[in-house]
Amino acid sequence: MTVVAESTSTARSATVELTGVSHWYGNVVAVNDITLTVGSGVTGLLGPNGAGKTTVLHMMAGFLRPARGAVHLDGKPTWRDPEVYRKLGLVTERETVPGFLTAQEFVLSGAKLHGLKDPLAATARAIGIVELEEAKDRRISTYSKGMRQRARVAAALVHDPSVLLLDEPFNGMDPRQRLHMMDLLHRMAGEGRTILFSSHILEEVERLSGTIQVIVAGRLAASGHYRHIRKLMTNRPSVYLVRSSNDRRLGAVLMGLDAVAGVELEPSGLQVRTSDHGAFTRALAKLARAEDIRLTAVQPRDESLENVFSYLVAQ
Ligand SMILES: Nc1ncnc2c1ncn2[C@@H]1O[C@H](COP(=O)(O)OP(=O)(O)OP(=O)(O)O)[C@@H](O)[C@H]1O
Repeated sequence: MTVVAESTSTARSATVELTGVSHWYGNVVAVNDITLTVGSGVTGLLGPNGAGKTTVLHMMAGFLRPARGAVHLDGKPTWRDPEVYRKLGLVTERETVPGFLTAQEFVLSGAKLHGLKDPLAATARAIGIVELEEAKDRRISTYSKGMRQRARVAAALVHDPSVLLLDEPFNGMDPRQRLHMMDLLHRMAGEGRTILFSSHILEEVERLSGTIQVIVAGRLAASGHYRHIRKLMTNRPSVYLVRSSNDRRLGAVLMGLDAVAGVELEPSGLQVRTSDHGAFTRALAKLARAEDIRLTAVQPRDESLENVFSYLVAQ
């Protein structure tokens, strides 16, 4: 079946473009003046909960009209354009799969809704891509989380779209299911499709995509290759709690390091502020050895994702 899938695929690369896009719900500004372009390959849309990722994806899919600005797919506005719907598939965040249907029935109903010429062949192709052939005649209620998610991807792919948008596709998956889904997204990108998926977990995005768009509080906070984003995040000022066999002595020598912006001696240990976390952690171990001080704990104090993201926004 996979062979059929490959030979009949007509997907080509497509570009989705947001220009000065804003959206609000009542008084809540969900998306604030975002301009970005997503092309073929896998792109990660990264941001903490409530950042506006879902709103962006829904505007891209043409389900939501931007209050300001414009969303274009290959130069055409996406809002309420059936032509656009034919080129684009969306896998929503909420799992709305009817458990009483089989994957075959579920995907076939999508093929019929799209008015495809040969819905059965399109269904076989989509089920082949997500590798659900063996389970396709079983009710979806008997599937694992990962299988249900793949059935949803198959339904979003049934019309062979050039663009696939996925909202938090890895949520609730175990590591094996994640790997399977990552492999699937890579394969689809390899066919030239434009794949955009949202996530609030940096590692997820890092493993899957070269390009990352970071959204924080409705704004585009950073954009580019994941190495660039990672560097921005790791080079940010951060605070560590350090415990050792001689905190007072260690504090005094740490003050002499260029990478250290401040040291405070607290009952729980040393609180060290650093402007370069890589240089600091490397120097710390060396210094402790040289001074014959035993390190018992080195803990980042501000590693929450929200802190990392807020730092990016302030840049
Ligand atoms: N229908 C709605 N009515 C009112 N406010 C909304 C609505 N949908 C989203 N919001 C608000 O808009 C902001 C952005 O929400 P959105 O769902 O786009 O973010 P998100 O990054 O996808 O977050 P999550 O991962 O938690 O879904 C949030 O503050 C959210 O509370």
